[in-house]
Amino acid sequence: MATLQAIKYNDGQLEILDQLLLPESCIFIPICNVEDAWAAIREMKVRGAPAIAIVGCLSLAVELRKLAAPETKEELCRFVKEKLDYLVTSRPTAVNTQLAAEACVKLCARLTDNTSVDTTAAKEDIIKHLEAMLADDIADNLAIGEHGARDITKKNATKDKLRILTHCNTGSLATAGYGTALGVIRSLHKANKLDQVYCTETRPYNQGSRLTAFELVYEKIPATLVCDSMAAAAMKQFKIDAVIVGADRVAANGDTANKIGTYQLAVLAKSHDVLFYVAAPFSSIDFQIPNGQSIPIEERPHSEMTHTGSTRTAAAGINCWNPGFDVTPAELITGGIITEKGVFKPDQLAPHQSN
Ligand SMILES: CSC[C@H]1O[C@H](OP(=O)(O)O)[C@H](O)[C@@H]1O
Repeated sequence: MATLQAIKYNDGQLEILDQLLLPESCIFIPICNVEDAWAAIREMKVRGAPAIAIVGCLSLAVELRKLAAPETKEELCRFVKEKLDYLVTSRPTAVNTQLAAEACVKLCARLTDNTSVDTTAAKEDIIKHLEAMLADDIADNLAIGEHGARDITKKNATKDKLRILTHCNTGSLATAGYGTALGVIRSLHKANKLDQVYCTETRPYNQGSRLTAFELVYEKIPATLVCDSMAAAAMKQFKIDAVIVGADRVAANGDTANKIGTYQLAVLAKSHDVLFYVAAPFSSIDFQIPNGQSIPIEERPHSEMTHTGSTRTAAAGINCWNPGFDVTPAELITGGIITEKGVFKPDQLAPHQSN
């Protein structure tokens, strides 16, 4: 069965599935430029670290396709860098957009230095580079799924089928297709090694109840929705074999920023002797920061906590704290960090980074 598609890109036309309307309505909206992308990402019409980077880069490709080639490559590269710097501000915790922007700026520098490439050819090369994000993510996700399923199966060799708990949404609605943590779950299901997925609601945006549950029901993967507050009881009651979550930014030492509530799941997993995995493309690892203390944590609007849609559900006037993410220390990531390059201990990432 085909997985759901959050991003549609055909010949310079970009559309995204408006995730604020799920699960009731499946409505695609056009993204015509970088400003549209910034707003859609900020409002979380599209979310998920890889999907954010892909939509941001594709929105720039859409603009460049319509842009008359500037007089010089310097002007072109200034335009590209300004747009990428703006995109990075839409959601500061996820590193994928920042790293994609840095790679594109490096390409611009190479093209500028290459005297045999004129401005028009340089613009075409940059568009191709930005559009490649989609295919790269799809390939990475499939490898993450396979590596993760193999490792979890090996570490639970006595079990016929496995019970997995996951948090937030890390599937087709957070990536270009197969998913990261949910991709591992898809691979376990395909290998007939999955007994049940327990997905947490993931307050306050409810990525779990609105998005992950939607994907799992759509693909008929056996799943049970639990409230965030039920996680400890679920680990005890259902004898969960592993917790698998995604990542928005992994620091060089393996500390991982992910959706708020991840840290407490890692603490609970430790106390219940349950393996805890992070699944993410290697591009989510930020070797420029030494540990999790340096990861910027995005604060989200209080209305996401006090309202459900337009209906107020919390007392007017109450103060709120609404961090979008928390940081799980590397020592609690006991299963390992699952990437397209393999599964690594959190403190074993550096030797595998690309040159
Ligand atoms: C495929 S990783 C997705 C990652 O992004 C989510 O955050 P948000 O829904 O706010 O974009 C969550 O942290 C997931 O693990």
